[in-house]
Amino acid sequence: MGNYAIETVGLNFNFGNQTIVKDLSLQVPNGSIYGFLGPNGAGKTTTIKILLNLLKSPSDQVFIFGKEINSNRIAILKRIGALVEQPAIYGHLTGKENLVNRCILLGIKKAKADEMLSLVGLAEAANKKANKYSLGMKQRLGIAQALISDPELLLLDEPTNGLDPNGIIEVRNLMIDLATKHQKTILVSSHLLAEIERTATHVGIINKGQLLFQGTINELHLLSKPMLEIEVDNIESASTLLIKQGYEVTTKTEKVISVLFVSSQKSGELNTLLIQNGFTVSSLYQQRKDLENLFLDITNTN
Ligand SMILES: Nc1ncnc2c1ncn2[C@@H]1O[C@H](COP(=O)(O)OP(=O)(O)OP(=O)(O)O)[C@@H](O)[C@H]1O
Repeated sequence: MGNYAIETVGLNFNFGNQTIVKDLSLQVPNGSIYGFLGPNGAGKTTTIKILLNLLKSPSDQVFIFGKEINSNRIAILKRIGALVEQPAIYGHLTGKENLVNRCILLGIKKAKADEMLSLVGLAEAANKKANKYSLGMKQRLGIAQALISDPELLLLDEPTNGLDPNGIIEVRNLMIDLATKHQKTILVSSHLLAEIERTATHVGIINKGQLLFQGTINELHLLSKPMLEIEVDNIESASTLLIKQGYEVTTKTEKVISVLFVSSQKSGELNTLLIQNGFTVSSLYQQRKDLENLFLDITNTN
């Protein structure tokens, strides 16, 4: 378990007689940005609360930093920062005052407040009242609060929810900085694959409390089979010719025929075949199913 900041082993969790998390085995590598993806109601927040021991897991199913959570609660929680739902910010205090309060509460030296404001890019807004902050700034202040005790692991539940495009970019860049320059491990939940795709190194996809995919972003990409898209005149007869020659035509629109991509050489041969038979090929390109569609496939078919 040494390589994982978080490991759950067949985790199960019920609210009453409703199963919310089922046989969930997460493996979050140290130093990764782990995108925890799933549609609304999939069980992401519940899982994050379990990882924070806010909801109690059965023993020997949740390990953080290699240690069982229920029997090492305090020692583990000292090393985790979290932002779950709304950040707890006092609007009538400045950003800096909010952080200084947190320092006093945790017995950390107050200088840490300035350090964290710079880290999340709020140094210039340090003395502005938090209720004058944009949503993105509030979210970054929330992340600064979570970071103040210098945790190794950050759990962020939908941190870009409700943010405008600028706010999303701010939070996204901050996560990348924290992982690459400050060696934090980050688990970030989202229901939007496009959001996760831009930051995460690893992905876990859940639906109805069950893990449907877990791996690196590249492994997720590999799941989507590459296609060869051919723009050609006279689609119907071109398609008939290709099928006759043994090509697997998967879809056909008014302008484009899609066949499974095999190799560059095969694509060249296909091009020659069409041209020799009098067709005009205006374009030939390799395309992967985009991840958004793949995500929908994965979550719909299960
Ligand atoms: N305290 C609770 N008591 C009973 N059921 C709950 C409770 N909290 C959550 N649930 C149920 O657990 C399921 C998973 O909810 P959860 O909030 O973990 O999902 P989520 O993936 O975070 O979704 P969202 O993005 O909508 O927050 C939902 O069906 C929800 O209604």
